[in-house]
Amino acid sequence: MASDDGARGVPIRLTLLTGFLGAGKTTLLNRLIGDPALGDAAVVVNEFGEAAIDPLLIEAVSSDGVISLSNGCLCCTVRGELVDTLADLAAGAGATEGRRPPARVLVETTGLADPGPILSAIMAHPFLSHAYALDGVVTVVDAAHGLATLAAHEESRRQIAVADRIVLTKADLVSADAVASLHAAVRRINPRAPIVDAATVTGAEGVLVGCGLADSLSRGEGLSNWLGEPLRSGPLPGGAPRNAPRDQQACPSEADGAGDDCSDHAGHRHHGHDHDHFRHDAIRSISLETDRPVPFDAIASFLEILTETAGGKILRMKGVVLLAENPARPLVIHGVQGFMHPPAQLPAWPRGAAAKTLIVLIGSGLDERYARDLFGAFTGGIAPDAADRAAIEANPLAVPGHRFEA
Ligand SMILES: Nc1nc2c(ncn2[C@@H]2O[C@H](COP(=O)(O)OP(=O)(O)OP(=O)(O)O)[C@@H](O)[C@H]2O)c(=O)[nH]1
Repeated sequence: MASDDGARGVPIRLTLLTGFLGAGKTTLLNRLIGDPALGDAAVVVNEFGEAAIDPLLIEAVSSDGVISLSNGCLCCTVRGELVDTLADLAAGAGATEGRRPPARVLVETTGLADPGPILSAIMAHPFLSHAYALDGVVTVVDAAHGLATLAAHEESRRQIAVADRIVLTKADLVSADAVASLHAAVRRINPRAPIVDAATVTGAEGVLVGCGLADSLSRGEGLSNWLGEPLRSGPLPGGAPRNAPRDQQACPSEADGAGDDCSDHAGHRHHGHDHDHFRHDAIRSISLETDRPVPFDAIASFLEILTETAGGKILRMKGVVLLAENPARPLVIHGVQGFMHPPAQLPAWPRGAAAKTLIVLIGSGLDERYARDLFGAFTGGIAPDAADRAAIEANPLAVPGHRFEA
């Protein structure tokens, strides 16, 4: 069964299913793929090894089958293949010639994938950014190995940081205390995403589908479920608690360079606790808010300068803006790394939502003071010792931490 939506120009919903090696991604997908909510979904599975095993394990096959991208990782070596595959699916061409586009595409990443470059490749693409709407990033976390994995692997922390939903697997294998410790560690990295116990999952809705803003609104959840609660700021240590056993603690900091794109996993010795290209800058969540209406060009300039100067450190950005020109209709912004999804306006403020600008940044090595000063400069909430908008536009050096490249 193919979708009429694609033919009508409705964006295809995209779910990115991620989680560390062996966390239980394929098991979850297999359990849920027969759900009617995934009835018109194409599944793209990426495996690192040459022999693609996972597609063989996914039993129920959708109308487009299970498309396998193997021999590389989506966030680096086979990113182009993913882009081509998504473009083919949206055009009803290529491997799926003659079909209409599916209503939904589910992409299962490798366990080592950094979701950021995958999402930004889609958002930066002139066709895909319109053809697809991100429903959500679903991150599977293994309760049996989660703490140790979090402590040792930056990929795992990034997968959790950008998640819209976290599904905890293998809780049946460990004590309730161990599950609670993992829960707390996950919360420190991502204070917003709902955490679902895989054992309680009975359907795809709210787990693999329905994580996006439109679904949140249609369920009457307002903005808070999409933006996430609690909306607090602060450093979110990327590893296990400080009093965790030594083998569960984060490594000492390495050289700065957060936001580096991943180029190839082959040179990384993940199992040797030596992961050269992922840095250990703390992942933190920063909430920027103001109830002053903000002119569109001010928010556009803020986002432009922020992404130009710190885009590589921003893993994810979501927000709503109280526009000076049209305060009754919130502007929704949504970005990954340096790329912003085309902004959209809601017809009205959802019931129960305060009419105010609220932007959540999730960053790795992101300077909170810099982000706040820049936001204040463009939205009128200027700190006494900070530059205002005119000063920054005249001279970006006026923003603390902003440096022009020679
Ligand atoms: N006990 C238990 N085992 C689970 C659970 N979820 C997954 N597993 C097992 O964990 C193993 C790995 O599961 P997969 O679904 O293949 O994990 P994956 O994340 O797809 O693995 P990769 O694709 O290799 O990264 C399998 O043996 C599963 O049966 C769970 O909730 N409880």
